[in-house]
Amino acid sequence: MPHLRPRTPVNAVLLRLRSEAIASLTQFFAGRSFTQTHPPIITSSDCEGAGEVFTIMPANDAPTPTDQDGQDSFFRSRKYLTVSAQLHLEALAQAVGNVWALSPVFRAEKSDTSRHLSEFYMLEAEMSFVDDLGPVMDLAEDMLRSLSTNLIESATVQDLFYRSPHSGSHLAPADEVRRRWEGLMRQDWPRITYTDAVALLRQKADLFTHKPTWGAGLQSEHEKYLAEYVGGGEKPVFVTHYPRDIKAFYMRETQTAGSDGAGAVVDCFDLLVPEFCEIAGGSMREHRVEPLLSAMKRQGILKPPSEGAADEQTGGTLDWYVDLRRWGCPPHGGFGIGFDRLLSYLAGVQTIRDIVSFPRWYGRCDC
Ligand SMILES: NC(=O)C[C@H](N)C(=O)O
Repeated sequence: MPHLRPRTPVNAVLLRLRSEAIASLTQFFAGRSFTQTHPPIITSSDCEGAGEVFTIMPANDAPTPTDQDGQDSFFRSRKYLTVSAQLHLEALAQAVGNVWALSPVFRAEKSDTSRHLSEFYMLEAEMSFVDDLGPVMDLAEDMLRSLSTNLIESATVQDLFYRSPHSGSHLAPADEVRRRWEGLMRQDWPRITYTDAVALLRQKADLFTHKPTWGAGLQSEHEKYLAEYVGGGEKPVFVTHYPRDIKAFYMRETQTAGSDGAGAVVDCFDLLVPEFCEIAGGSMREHRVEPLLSAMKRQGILKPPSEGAADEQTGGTLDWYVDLRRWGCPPHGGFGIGFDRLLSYLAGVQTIRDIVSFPRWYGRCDC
């Protein structure tokens, strides 16, 4: 009964937590002169690579069998609900410098888990004129430290700690929730490369159902171990420089000798928190035209130019994104953090559906 659920005391606390977190984050970014922006919800590309997309169309526009590309439709080609504001934030960062946004994103993943929603809020920041990943990770770390430090003594968070042991509220125990807040307040979060992480995991291969293998994504059992071992179960851990071939096309390839082959990695990070695993991800973005087009071709986002076509390769539906690089584009990078996932972690709710007033997930969109 999502329409009545907000009236229960625990849900009222969760609504206040959300509101205070937004106020604190707004203050944080304003203090660093980041411009808050409103990226679009309707997008022209499904190529971000972050998950499955929803297509949109007017209710009385039934698709016709002949209109494969949606050319007869409202926007004259197929359009989608955004899966991430990143690409548009990059465009804005090239206009006004550092930017951020807290906006809804939509993913049509058919997962019925405690961690997935079809509609959620994502907080994304993009920094202009940064050459490497360090400052981007520093920003994510400072932001979360500032949020937890600002709010921990607030009446709302104290209320949350007070309610945790009085179960029936389905919250994690208060000392566990308090540990999470204090973990984010700690200084100097460890940073480990993916390659070193896999080497570490391989030494403990017996502990895992999935064998840790270089070139494959980290399973949640691996991430849990890293948060526990590298972060001491308290501090969040940055895992950096994942293999190029399992990451999105826009990530900049790391400049290391011989990085053009199978061992290539990209300048990216995932942020893992104890128990919960991945909570944020970010990267340096490829800011040069040719390497970007090569990555898009490699990942099958661009088809090779057809015979007789003009020589110059364009970026297809993402040509506008490639074009940003043609008109002057400084090195830049940024990150995204699932805002509802972050609040779930800080509130100690059992499932992400409990942190959202009107949750939508595969098979459910009640009111
Ligand atoms: N802004 C970001 O870096 C987030 C990234 N685009 C994602 O969807 O995970």
